[in-house]
Amino acid sequence: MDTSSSLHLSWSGRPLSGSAQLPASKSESNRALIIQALAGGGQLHNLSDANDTELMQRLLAEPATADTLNAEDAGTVMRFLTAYLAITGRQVLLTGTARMRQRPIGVLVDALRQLGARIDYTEQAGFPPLQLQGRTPQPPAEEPVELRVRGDISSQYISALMMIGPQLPGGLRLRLLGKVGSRPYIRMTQSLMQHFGAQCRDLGEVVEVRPHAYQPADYTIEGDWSAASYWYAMVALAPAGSSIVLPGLRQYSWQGDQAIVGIMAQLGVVTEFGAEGVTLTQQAPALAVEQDFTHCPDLAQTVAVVAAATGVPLVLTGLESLRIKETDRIAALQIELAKFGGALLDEGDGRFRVPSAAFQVSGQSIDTYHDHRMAMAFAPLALRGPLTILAPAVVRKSYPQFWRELGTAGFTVTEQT
Ligand SMILES: O=C(O)C1=C[C@@H](OP(=O)(O)O)[C@@H](O)[C@H](O)C1
Ligand SMILES: C=C(OP(=O)(O)O)C(=O)O
Repeated sequence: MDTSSSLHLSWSGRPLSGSAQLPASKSESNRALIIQALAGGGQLHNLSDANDTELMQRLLAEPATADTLNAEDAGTVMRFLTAYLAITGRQVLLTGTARMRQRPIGVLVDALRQLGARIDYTEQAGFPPLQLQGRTPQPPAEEPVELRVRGDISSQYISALMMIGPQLPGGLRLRLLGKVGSRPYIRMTQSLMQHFGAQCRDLGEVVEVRPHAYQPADYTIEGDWSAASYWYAMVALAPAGSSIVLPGLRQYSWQGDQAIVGIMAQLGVVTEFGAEGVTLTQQAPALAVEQDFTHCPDLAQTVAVVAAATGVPLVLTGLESLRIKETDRIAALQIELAKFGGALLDEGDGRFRVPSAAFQVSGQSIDTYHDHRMAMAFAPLALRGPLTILAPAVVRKSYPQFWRELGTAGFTVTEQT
């Protein structure tokens, strides 16, 4: 699909039913690929077909002589590869899209420099591109190096450092400073590292990694809970009597975005776990909802759109990291919600509010801002009226089959060039 095209979406008015295929988790996939490369083997099953994951695979397979690697718009690829390339002593320029060159990476580079890596900024200090100078970190062997790392910008720096910890002669101790966001992603890193034989403890303010080598292991990636959130939104917005089955999700997940189960229970969706995955059905929503997104930032757009469309007043906190993701997601939400009569109001002190307001879906065009989650969070509104999504190919970052799955579920999906 051409990035310049648009998609017209509409719905017949009957209840939603059947099942939908999810991609595999890109967060699990991209960690497993880095760890597999460091472990020197093991089989990974059900890897994501997301561009972020295919990109990670391609870049890891590049010959050591490659002089430039392009992480495109993939945060995990940029951050995890920076640490991986530093520990493996590669001399290479690591770059990304224009937006990636605005997403900060100074916290990670400072930490790697303290370990002895030589990394230079080629444009703006603190941001990609990075020139890695091929000097392997060589901290003293006797004891773990202790690094102080801010946790309030991105947890991806912490995950990146954790994953190279077993390769350091004395291991690594990370002292996390400030408010630590996206904590479940740190725990996911720990769980995957342990699965591959590493010794790693998350003690809250401190994360310890022992210098104990990874062992090759097999791992089957779970379905992606962030991607599941869009199907939750569809069930919340669909006509009465709707349901959907999502195979490939586990009841005991390593993904923090499983928080969507509890959040959507308040916005009218019941989750039932079975052997094959989950079944989503409808129930009456709560009168008002308050939700902290500090640890599940990728769910904020989905939930804001559902609240606006269903008229359930929503208070959102913990949105700090949204401004430095694929786009400024707060600004993008404000502009797009306004097209329907909705709003995301900044109340100060980190509180935002989606008020209950008249909300009408009647042929609006949604700008997607190079952000897959803008496209997927607004698409479910097509259940309430016709809608056009601009530059729909953005979904390839995490859920390339999203539009095909909407078609299978019964949406009329018409490409316009
Ligand atoms: O580690 C990961 O796989 C991710 C961590 C989160 O980022 P932050 O830690 O920057 O919030 C999340 O938003 C991103 O989609 C994936
Ligand atoms: C923020 C995201 O990804 P990343 O930071 O890995 O680019 C996302 O997928 O919503």
